[in-house]
Amino acid sequence: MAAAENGPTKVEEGAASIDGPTNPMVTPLLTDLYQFTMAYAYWRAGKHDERAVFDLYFRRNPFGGEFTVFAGLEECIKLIANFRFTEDEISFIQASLPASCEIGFYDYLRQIDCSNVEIHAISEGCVVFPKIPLMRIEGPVAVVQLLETPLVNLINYASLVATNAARHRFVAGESKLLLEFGLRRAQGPDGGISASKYCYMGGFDATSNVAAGKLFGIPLRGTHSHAFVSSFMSSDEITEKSLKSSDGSNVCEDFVSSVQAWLRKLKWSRLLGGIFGETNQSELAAFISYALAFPHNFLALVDTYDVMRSGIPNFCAVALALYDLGYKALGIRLDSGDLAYQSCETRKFFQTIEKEFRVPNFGKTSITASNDLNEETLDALNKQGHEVDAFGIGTHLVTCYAQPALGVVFKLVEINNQPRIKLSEDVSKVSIPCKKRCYRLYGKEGYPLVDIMTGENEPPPKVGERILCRHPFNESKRAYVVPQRVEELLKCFWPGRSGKDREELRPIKVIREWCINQLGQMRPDHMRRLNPTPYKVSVSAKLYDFIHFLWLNEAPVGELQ
Ligand SMILES: Nc1ncnc2c1ncn2[C@@H]1O[C@H](COP(=O)(O)OP(=O)(O)OP(=O)(O)O)[C@@H](O)[C@H]1O
Ligand SMILES: O=P(O)(O)OC[C@H]1O[C@H](OP(=O)(O)OP(=O)(O)O)[C@H](O)[C@@H]1O
Ligand SMILES: O=C(O)c1cccnc1
Ligand SMILES: [Mg+2]
Repeated sequence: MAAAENGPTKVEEGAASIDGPTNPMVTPLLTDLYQFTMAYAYWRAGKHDERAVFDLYFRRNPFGGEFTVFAGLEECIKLIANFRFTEDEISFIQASLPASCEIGFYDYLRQIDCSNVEIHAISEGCVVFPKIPLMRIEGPVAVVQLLETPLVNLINYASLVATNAARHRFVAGESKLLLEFGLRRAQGPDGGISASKYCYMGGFDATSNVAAGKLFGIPLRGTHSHAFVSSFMSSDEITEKSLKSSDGSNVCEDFVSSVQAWLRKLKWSRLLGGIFGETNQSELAAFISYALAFPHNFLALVDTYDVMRSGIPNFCAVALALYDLGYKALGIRLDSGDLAYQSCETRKFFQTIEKEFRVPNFGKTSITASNDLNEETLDALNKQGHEVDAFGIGTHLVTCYAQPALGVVFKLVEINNQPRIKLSEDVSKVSIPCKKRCYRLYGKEGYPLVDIMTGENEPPPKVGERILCRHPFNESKRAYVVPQRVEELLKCFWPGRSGKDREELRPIKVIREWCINQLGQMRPDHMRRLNPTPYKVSVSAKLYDFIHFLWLNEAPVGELQ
């Protein structure tokens, strides 16, 4: 069956009912040319079916932090499950490779799929660390080679932006509502859709992106823009002025007058008198119109003209008129200026109204803030003290302004059961050979202590049994650990022909809850923003010895003359 030519498709065999990737551009052609030239050269050499094992991992946590959220796995499995070339795609590859390439290669491409590929991966939404394979991909070398670029692509941004979201959540605190507002600033439509999906996974509460709401069931939220406010000239524009009470028992025939009456009361009130004089009447008209359209969900963007002298009093007048009819206004949004100061002043204004006019809970009316927010500004607001309940965050969040890529890599670790290593002058770039198993070891206090990689056939670490955990490259760094809990990290998400059970892909809401829960269980010093403690990533003593044996074997001995 053709892969995702017209949006998501289903495979016929092996993976019944796995849809194609969300983005129909994710096809087997979404790869680098060199994957095809290598596939051809493997085929030409008769090597294409040699069994290869690749690890997909990253080398450094992003944003100067010491943790990463793994995301993008479901889209990878959707690609794998539907990985077949169409005739049209094969013709294009044929036209793109040199004419000297033998025709038999295209017959080979015609029949490949991922039924002989096996994928083990860490569960999506897991907190992960450098060097540990996020995915282990095993299969015919030519096929797995073709998968390198799309798999790295699907994991890179997804994990980066999910981590960015988790970091914003960490600074904002659990109690704040976090809204992703980034679609207009995202790197194209796919960037926008992916950002909404993975920011939700990383701990945001909702998105303004309607398509993402439909595709993934993410809660949708939004306010209104300055254009709506400035499009009104005066309340004369409001012709339909009546509003039914919330319980339908009576009708206010002139809601505009009711709002104006409240505005006068506010102006002459003992406690609020002097804060404002004449408010902007076109802004008031906009707020009244919005309230008439959404009496149950009234909120107002209050910074178009002047927050304290116009926006806030106008909002309050409308909210109080709504209150008389049994409605509760949702709140305001601030989108410029000093958000700490303005939110505090606004809160005082709301609380004064609650007291002076005996409106229960008016003091708690929600304050949303937006405008170029990022981790630093959230942190600064916390330090100054603020009264913001919800943050709308766009540009910095979705573009990952602070770090544009995660640096995920895909390295061959074994072929035909022979472990392979990639050496580098830079020790951090030396790959860890062998088909491996990975475990997370938990300590007495319930925190994860260390991740450890072992050879595939080594016995697993056991609860209560001491195990030596070694830094993979630094001889002097090692520690004994007596785990209180052992969790195997790599699970089978695509069994190929192995006959193993396939892990179910979990719904995004479940992944999100699990992710938030795990982030909350990390030892706080790994999570802090300033100088966080690195989480330990280690190898077993046996794997350590083997890495260094292979290293010495492969590295030529220099000769001094
Ligand atoms: N109390 C605060 N402490 C630190 N940073 C803040 C505080 N309040 C707002 N900011 C940030 O300061 C920056 C203000 O940006 P800028 O000067 O461009 O906006 P503005 O002039 O207030 O509004 P605009 O130009 O959009 O009308 C934003 O990034 C905002 O998030
Ligand atoms: O600031 P971000 O984190 O990207 O959040 C989204 C922004 O998008 C909207 O306005 P837009 O930036 O389009 O116009 P404005 O800055 O002139 O209000 C909104 O008012 C936010 O300011
Ligand atoms: O709903 C909002 O307030 C919103 C949506 C997108 C961008 N800025 C604001
Ligand atoms: Mg802006």
